[in-house]
Amino acid sequence: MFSRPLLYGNFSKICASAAARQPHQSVTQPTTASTAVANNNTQIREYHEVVGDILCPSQVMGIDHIRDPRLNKGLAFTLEERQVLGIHGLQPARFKTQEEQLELCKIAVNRYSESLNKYLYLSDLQDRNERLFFRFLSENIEEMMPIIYTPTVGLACQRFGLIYRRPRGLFVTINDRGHVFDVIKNWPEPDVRAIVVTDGERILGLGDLGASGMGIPVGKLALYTALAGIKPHQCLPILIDVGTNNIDLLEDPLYVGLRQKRVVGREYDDFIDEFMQAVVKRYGQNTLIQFEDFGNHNAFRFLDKYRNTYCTFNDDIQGTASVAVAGLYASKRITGRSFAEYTFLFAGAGEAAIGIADLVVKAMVAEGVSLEEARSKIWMVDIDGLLTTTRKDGNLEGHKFNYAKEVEPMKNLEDIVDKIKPNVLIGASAAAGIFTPKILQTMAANNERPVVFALSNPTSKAECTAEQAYQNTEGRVIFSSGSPFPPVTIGDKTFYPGQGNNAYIFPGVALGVIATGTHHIPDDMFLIASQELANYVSDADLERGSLYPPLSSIREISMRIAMGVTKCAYDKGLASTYPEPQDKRKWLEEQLYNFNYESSLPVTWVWPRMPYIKTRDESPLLAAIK
Ligand SMILES: NC(=O)C1=CN([C@@H]2O[C@H](COP(=O)(O)OP(=O)(O)OC[C@H]3O[C@@H](n4cnc5c(N)ncnc54)[C@H](OP(=O)(O)O)[C@@H]3O)[C@@H](O)[C@H]2O)C=CC1
Ligand SMILES: CC(=O)C(=O)O
Ligand SMILES: [Mg+2]
Repeated sequence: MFSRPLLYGNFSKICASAAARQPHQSVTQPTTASTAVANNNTQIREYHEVVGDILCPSQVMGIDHIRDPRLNKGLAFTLEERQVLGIHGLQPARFKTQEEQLELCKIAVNRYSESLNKYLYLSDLQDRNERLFFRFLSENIEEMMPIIYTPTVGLACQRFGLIYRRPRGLFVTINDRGHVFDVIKNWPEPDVRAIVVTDGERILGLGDLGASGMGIPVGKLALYTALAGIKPHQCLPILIDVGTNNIDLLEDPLYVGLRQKRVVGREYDDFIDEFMQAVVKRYGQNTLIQFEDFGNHNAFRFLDKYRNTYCTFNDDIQGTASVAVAGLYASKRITGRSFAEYTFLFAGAGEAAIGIADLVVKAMVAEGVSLEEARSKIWMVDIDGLLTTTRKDGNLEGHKFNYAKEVEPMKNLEDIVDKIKPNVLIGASAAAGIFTPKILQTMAANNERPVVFALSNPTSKAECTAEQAYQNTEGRVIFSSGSPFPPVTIGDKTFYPGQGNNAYIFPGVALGVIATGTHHIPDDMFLIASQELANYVSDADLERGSLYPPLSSIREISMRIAMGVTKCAYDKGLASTYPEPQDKRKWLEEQLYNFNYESSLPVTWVWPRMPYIKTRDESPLLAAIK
């Protein structure tokens, strides 16, 4: 007879005594002031406990082990694991490898024709088996990034009220003012190192989606893990709900956020202050806070306000700048021109456009060009037309001022392109289709190799499609876009346009920042990231029409960016993790998430001699002890 009660009885007792000695405290992670708060939280799961010389991998037993996405391995649990954990019999007889499960994931996700259904399948997988989800994502990034990220994540946000199933991330509402720390305390993980936060006011180019914007922090943090190997339990998505000005949502019975207009002004600012302080109180000064998809009237202010007092960056301003400048570096290899020889025109003068322009200027200044000359090369258009100092309504917001020119106002983009004759045209306006065929043809008439970036997301908001760009320039355009476009064939040549998206940048920057415990994030780190990315672009990439390496190489790129950021952190005295590692790659690699299953068995396990029933596949271990 199979002596299951004996085996499980002993195991449970061991774990129970371990829990009694050190409730909720991991042996791999000493208690700190910030974890002390978390340690009171009964939801925290203990994954490792030392009992004498036995390392017990988990005290979550039975069905709860399978129900915990962080512990679940599905049919990949071995017979020993099934017996020890008390889940023997709770699953079918078959044993699968993780590779077999990955094959099944591929078949399962491809059964769906609608991208939103693929998104739901992947969300469900993440809720069910986290390690399998991240391995699947990281090994199929070309196919899966458009699902968990732009463009499909935009649709998921638009349908958030309909598809919302299980909590993922933290919702902090304006009604929690005065108690934000208490809300953050409810997050079950004690060791959060990175937060992506949005208030939902400018979700991609889709506008104000209020609480439905939660899909963005969730998607960005999924890429933290899949693309940079940052451990998922260290990542926390947060949605700050201060209401929405989107009338459709306010009237939508399915909307799940606060049903009120946005709180603004002093009350809003104080609330964000309280949020920042609460994060530091719970998780420490070095917690990385990535601002994402805030309205630009807040994004620039908060970046200025917090950049020197918190470990923070704004992805839409700085991450986007970094990826676009990398594309521009790569473009120089085709055009043979320096930045100072380019004339730039931006359609859009918001977070992305100003961020890119400022970093281009920084790059030019680093090449010996004066600040004034660098700025003089950059022209910008906002919703009212060309940025000029002679505008009738006078006032230009601070961040636009540096790029306003002393010329007569102009409104029409076609006329502006005609007049300025830019070599580089960058769209970050969320105004779909504003790069008309005429504009593209003018770019081609004025340039042997015109550079055109249509960076707006999702796909429906792009300034032009890849097809339009190549068609209207006889295939001479050097093109990239924020969301992916399929290859385009002109004559006998097929072009594979690259994706100019900050996803190439933020995971690697975050890894370097987290690992070094950096206090503040200087712009230099984004220029370093830009150069690392540009250096990785091969001649073959350029030849196939892409200014960026294939998405499948982002994991290696993230590592290189993280190494550059790490070096910068120590060089500038911003790191707080000492001593400085000599072999930075090895040191970073040692901290990465393991996408492969780990054993759920104790490391040292004295297997009791006992009879058993051979009901399932014969495993080597059981064969040995028979
Ligand atoms: N590829 C990538 O990695 C990224 C892409 N993006 C995308 O870029 C787009 C813009 O984002 P962001 O800069 O943060 O948004 P902002 O709201 O900060 O900026 C949008 C800018 O576009 C201007 N604008 C709007 N309509 C027009 C028009 N018809 N013609 C010219 N200018 C116009 C606005 O003018 P005004 O100032 O007068 O309102 C504003 O300056 C979004 O679609 C976003 O998804 C953003 C970040 C990263
Ligand atoms: C990519 C991104 O951050 C955006 O479109 O907002
Ligand atoms: Mg964004």
